[in-house]
Amino acid sequence: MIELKRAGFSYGGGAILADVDLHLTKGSFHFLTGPSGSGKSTLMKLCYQALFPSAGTIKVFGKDVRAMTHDDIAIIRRRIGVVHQDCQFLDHLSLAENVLMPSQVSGRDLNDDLQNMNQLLNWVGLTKQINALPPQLSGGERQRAALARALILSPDVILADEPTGNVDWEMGQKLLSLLIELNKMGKTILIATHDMNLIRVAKPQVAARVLRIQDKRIVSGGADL
Ligand SMILES: Nc1ncnc2c1ncn2[C@@H]1O[C@H](COP(=O)(O)OP(=O)(O)OP(=O)(O)O)[C@@H](O)[C@H]1O
Repeated sequence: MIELKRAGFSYGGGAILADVDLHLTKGSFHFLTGPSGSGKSTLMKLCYQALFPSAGTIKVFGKDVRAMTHDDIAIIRRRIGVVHQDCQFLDHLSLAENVLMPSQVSGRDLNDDLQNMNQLLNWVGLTKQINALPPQLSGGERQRAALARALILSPDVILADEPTGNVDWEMGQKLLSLLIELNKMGKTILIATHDMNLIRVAKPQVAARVLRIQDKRIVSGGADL
């Protein structure tokens, strides 16, 4: 689904990532770890074309990102659901409107996605908060809402950047269960996290590979993981 070969990236100064090889095959489940500032979010952004590689190649659904037109990128973004580290809601819009935003941006008929939105909010346990504004939601509710929004277009791949970063252990477990359930439905999942306990809990439940960014490159997780 997403393949990086010897990919490198720099924001203009020194390299943040170099010679990164990563292959997210269909239905796979990966955790991405590494110290703060090691480049996890940057790597995620390369996977959904918010950034483009400075070196090497990245193919998404078989197409080289450098050969993509704006239309190609728009189509690809519909197939990749992103749970951003800071959720990125529009605070003046209701939860329902925020969850429907990807649908609106991609020019779909909102009526087609209303039922989907209701089902997703039910699935993440936020039906009662449907008319709430994002600042009225708790940290855990916001993270679950961000997951619902990432799923509104029924993507094939879900990229979640610290999806349990601002929630307590119990809510982290709930979010993890939702992501495992999605993987069992065939979705390809990549989760960036600092939380080694989350990975330890996930490992018996799902065939997850643990990757770590170290010295700008991807290496496999530690032997204890
Ligand atoms: N827009 C930007 N412009 C310049 N440098 C940036 C930009 N975004 C990130 N960086 C730098 O790139 C490096 C990697 O950042 P990134 O956010 O990818 O790390 P991370 O592993 O996700 O960190 P964290 O775990 O703290 O979220 C950091 O040194 C950061 O300061």
